[in-house]
Amino acid sequence: MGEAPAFFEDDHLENFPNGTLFNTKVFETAINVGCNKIYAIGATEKESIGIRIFDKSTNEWVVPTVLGMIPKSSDGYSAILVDEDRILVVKRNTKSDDCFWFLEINTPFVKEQKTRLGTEVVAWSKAVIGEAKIPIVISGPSGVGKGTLIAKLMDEFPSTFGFSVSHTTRAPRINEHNGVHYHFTERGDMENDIKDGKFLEFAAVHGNLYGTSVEAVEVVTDDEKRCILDIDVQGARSVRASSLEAIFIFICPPSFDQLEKRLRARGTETEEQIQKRLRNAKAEIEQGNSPGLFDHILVNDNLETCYENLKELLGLSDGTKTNKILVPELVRMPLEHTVSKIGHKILIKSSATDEEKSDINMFVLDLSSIKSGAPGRTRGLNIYTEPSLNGVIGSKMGS
Ligand SMILES: Nc1ncnc2c1ncn2[C@@H]1O[C@H](COP(=O)(O)OP(=O)(O)OP(=O)(O)O)[C@@H](O)[C@H]1O
Ligand SMILES: Nc1nc2c(ncn2[C@@H]2O[C@H](COP(=O)(O)O)[C@@H](O)[C@H]2O)c(=O)[nH]1
Repeated sequence: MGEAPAFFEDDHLENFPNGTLFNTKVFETAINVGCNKIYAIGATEKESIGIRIFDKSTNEWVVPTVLGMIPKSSDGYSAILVDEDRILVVKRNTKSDDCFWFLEINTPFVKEQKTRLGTEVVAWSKAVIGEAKIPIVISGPSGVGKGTLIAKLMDEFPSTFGFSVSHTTRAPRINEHNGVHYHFTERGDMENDIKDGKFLEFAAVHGNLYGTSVEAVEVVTDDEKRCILDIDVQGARSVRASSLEAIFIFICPPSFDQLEKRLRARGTETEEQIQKRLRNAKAEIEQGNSPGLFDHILVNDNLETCYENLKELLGLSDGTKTNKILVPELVRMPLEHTVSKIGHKILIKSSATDEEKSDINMFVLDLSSIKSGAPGRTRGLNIYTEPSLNGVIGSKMGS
């Protein structure tokens, strides 16, 4: 026998204390997390959704630091605890491209930010319906040919891949354009943005600051493309530790001499800079070959061979040049609904009156293949209707 879903109504808030900040008319839904916390969700603050946390151990309301793009307010919200790390928030009367949001309360990213900021932290992550395209992190010492390989990939598969444009404090080279190769920036500005949590990772590399902003990855994934990050080994390590799921590839030179020749032949650095990059290359090659960090190591000896190997491991060798784009069907979540959870499935059932009912009164969200994108996006959510479940909850399915 399957477990019968217990639909909850938003008026379960009545059980919670009515502090000055807490008002059941303002905060529409609240979720108990563990023994000590209640997350109240739904106050409209500057046209976006507000959050308060009630700490049962101190009997106090806490205003958390809220990271990520905050969802715009809607006609109402319902919410359900998905696991100990996140709450799914459903915006009422909103289309499916904007109505499902995860409030991350205890993900590794949020935990890290709590430690860093010393405050309660939550992070919003928009749930994106459809296939999750896992980003690719490419690392390797300066001059090994990362940029050359990425350029070939982007040339051959322009609709499949998008480049994550990093920020850097180094000066542009001839032929480098702001916003295309890098966002060239002042150190002070970049440091402020890092403090504000705008960067997925950053590192001091060869005497300059480099970093991948959350937005740089979002821009690519929102364009339905697979994101490629060209970052150093320290950056790869940070991404590994972040909530961004990715494939990590290390590009190795055939020899140190070859690496030096390539760097010199490129002619973009001064002798002093070349020496610095070569010194750093030794440590990078060592770390790149150490177990656990990279999923694949490719030696870039002959460029064409290395490129073919790269395509092979990305599953692109069969000659397929088009990228399947899943276009999510836009459906509107009913204004009145209840939410419940069975395993990886979230059931959203319309509780509208007979006259208001549309053709579909039951939606199923399948969370089994969700993948964290950049902080700010959770991909791989599937939505469908499932008539067989109607019997279980005893509702009528529209014809
Ligand atoms: N397999 C190869 N054989 C010979 N030369 C190569 C090969 N791959 C790349 N190169 C050349 O080596 C030089 C460095 O390549 P590239 O700029 O792509 O390196 P990179 O790893 O992106 O460096 P950086 O990290 O400094 O940006 C370029 O002039 C490029 O044309
Ligand atoms: N950690 C990061 N490293 C980055 C980023 N963007 C580039 N890089 C790495 O810096 C070096 C030098 O690059 P160059 O363009 O000055 O030659 C190279 O190893 C890149 O991979 C980033 O956003 N984060």
